[in-house]
Amino acid sequence: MIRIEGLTKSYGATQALRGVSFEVPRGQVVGFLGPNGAGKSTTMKILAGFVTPTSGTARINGIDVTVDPVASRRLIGYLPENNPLYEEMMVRDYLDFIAEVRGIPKARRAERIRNAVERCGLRAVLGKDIHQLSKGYRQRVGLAQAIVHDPDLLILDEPTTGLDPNQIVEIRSLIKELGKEKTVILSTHILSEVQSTCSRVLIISDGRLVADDAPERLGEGEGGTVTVVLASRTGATLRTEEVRSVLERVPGVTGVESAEGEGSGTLGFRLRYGAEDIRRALFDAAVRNELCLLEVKRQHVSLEETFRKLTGGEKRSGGEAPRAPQDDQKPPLAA
Ligand SMILES: Nc1ncnc2c1ncn2[C@@H]1O[C@H](COP(=O)(O)OP(=O)(O)OP(=O)(O)O)[C@@H](O)[C@H]1O
Repeated sequence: MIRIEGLTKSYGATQALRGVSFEVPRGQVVGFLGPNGAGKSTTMKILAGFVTPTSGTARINGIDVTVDPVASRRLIGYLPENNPLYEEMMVRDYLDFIAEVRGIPKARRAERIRNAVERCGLRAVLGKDIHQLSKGYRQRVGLAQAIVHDPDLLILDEPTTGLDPNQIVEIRSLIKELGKEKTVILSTHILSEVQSTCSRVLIISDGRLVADDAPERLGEGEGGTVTVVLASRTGATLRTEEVRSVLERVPGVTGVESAEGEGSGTLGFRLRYGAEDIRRALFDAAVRNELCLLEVKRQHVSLEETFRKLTGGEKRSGGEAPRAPQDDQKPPLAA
């Protein structure tokens, strides 16, 4: 569905993209993750035909977005960052206007709008002006305008930013529903959003792609921690330093620190490990040393830790070039 090859984009002296390549097959819901200024919006704007790349290509269903933007835009529904809408219009009129601009024949317009309204839960606010709507409903309107022409691909730039927790849950479940039928690429800063919504995550940092995997597989092989609670098998009193030294010698353990036990006669430790699973070796060591493992809890490196490692924390604040006035903050079809 999407094929991006060697994409670069410079805004004057600022290099927003430094050679990004990836493919997205039909039907995937892909999360585009990255710190501020990493290049997420730029990639999405290029796909949506709002920004021209400096070099490289972006194809949607084989159509080069710079060669035939009219044809590629037909395949795309785009919800830009900040969801710009025509505030003074009534929801009904706005969707009608978008459907007309999108070239939906008059005979099919009412049915397409009805479909978008139903899917996005907008029936109750059709007669309201957009400026009267809550942020959650505005986001629904943004999604409705993105799907009104029934595109194959949805490009959603930070669709849940600024919403309250209830609205976030609603919009996420709406995106999940839409993802059953459509290919979706969404950008976000929220790691849990990717885990709950996406089957694949792309991490971009400083204009380069630094990870591409299933959310649950990111960080696999990077180790993590095993928390244990131990007791003596013989009833002998456990000495913290002796047990610590047993644990430190378990093959694969890279660090040991004390943790909570479970009351008298028990000791708790948190063991760090690298690539290999230490649980079997841990069990053997416990048996050899007459220790009883009351609890063993393993935790992989979290997506958050992986993200921070791959992106080097937040992009240097103040290091970004000031943005030129954005020409894309108008409603998507007005540019
Ligand atoms: N119109 C523009 N003019 C000049 N520089 C720009 C413009 N748009 C983006 N940039 C710069 O390009 C880089 C990438 O920006 P982009 O908006 O693509 O990042 P992002 O990952 O979407 O960030 P955010 O999460 O903050 O939206 C940043 O350094 C940004 O300041």
